[in-house]
Amino acid sequence: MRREDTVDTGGTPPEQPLFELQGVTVRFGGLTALSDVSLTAWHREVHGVIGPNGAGKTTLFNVCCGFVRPEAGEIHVRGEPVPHPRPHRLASLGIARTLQGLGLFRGLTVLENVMVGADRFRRSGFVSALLGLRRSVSDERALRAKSEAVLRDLGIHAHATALPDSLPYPVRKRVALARALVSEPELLLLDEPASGLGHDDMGELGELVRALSDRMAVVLVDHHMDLVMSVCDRITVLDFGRVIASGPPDAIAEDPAVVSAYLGEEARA
Ligand SMILES: Nc1ncnc2c1ncn2[C@@H]1O[C@H](COP(=O)(O)OP(=O)(O)OP(=O)(O)O)[C@@H](O)[C@H]1O
Repeated sequence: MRREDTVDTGGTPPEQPLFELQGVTVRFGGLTALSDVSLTAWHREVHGVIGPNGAGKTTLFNVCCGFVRPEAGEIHVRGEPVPHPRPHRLASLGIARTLQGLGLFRGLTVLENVMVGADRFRRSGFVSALLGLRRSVSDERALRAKSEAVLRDLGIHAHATALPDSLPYPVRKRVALARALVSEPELLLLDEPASGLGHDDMGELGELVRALSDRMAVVLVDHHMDLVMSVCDRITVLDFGRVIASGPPDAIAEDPAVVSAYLGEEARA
């Protein structure tokens, strides 16, 4: 949904972005990977981040997830400053992410992998789980039911008892997405969601992301222009660590700085 026709914001006032990076700068030694980069993610919006190789996309994603700590800049979630988001605290901020590497546990079934993502709903502690106390058992049942529902939503419930390595890559990608969605995030961060997918799977992914944006904000970093252009409401374009354009897909496609950055990339290639 585009900003101008936002009506139902699900509780977050429309004046306030769900997630905001302001003036973020990241340096690796002498190399400036991000320079004064800002980005906002609004409820029910798909925001794409694109840019030529080495532009800083992964670094930006890693700042959002708390894997990389910026040297300067601010991060706000629902208007509140979050000076140092930590990867393991994302769920409690209402943020979930999928990574390029998927990060599935090979020794756990699909369902168990997804249940790991639902852990924030667990009310009982480690000791009661160890002793098999009643609260822990009911927690387990609820997490299982929630995880099964997400697998059903994503059309992969038939694989619930399979080990990830036995499944085709596109299904494994869905498992990773299910694990992120089961925490019921308000903001979903997707790193290269289309990588390794064929044309049909990519089309389905696009439809899925659009559908998800009915109930959350999505920030996606991806190389695939077709996907980004067709799915995103707004796009931020990075080049050499700087934002060179930000706006709706139509404007981005015609932006001279963007065209020249990508032409430059072809020339470099
Ligand atoms: N941990 C690191 N240490 C040193 N330099 C790094 C590190 N991570 C990234 N860089 C450098 O920062 C710049 C931005 O890298 P980044 O991976 O964020 O770009 P990208 O847009 O994701 O590139 P690609 O599309 O090729 O994945 C690059 O010059 C890269 O070499």
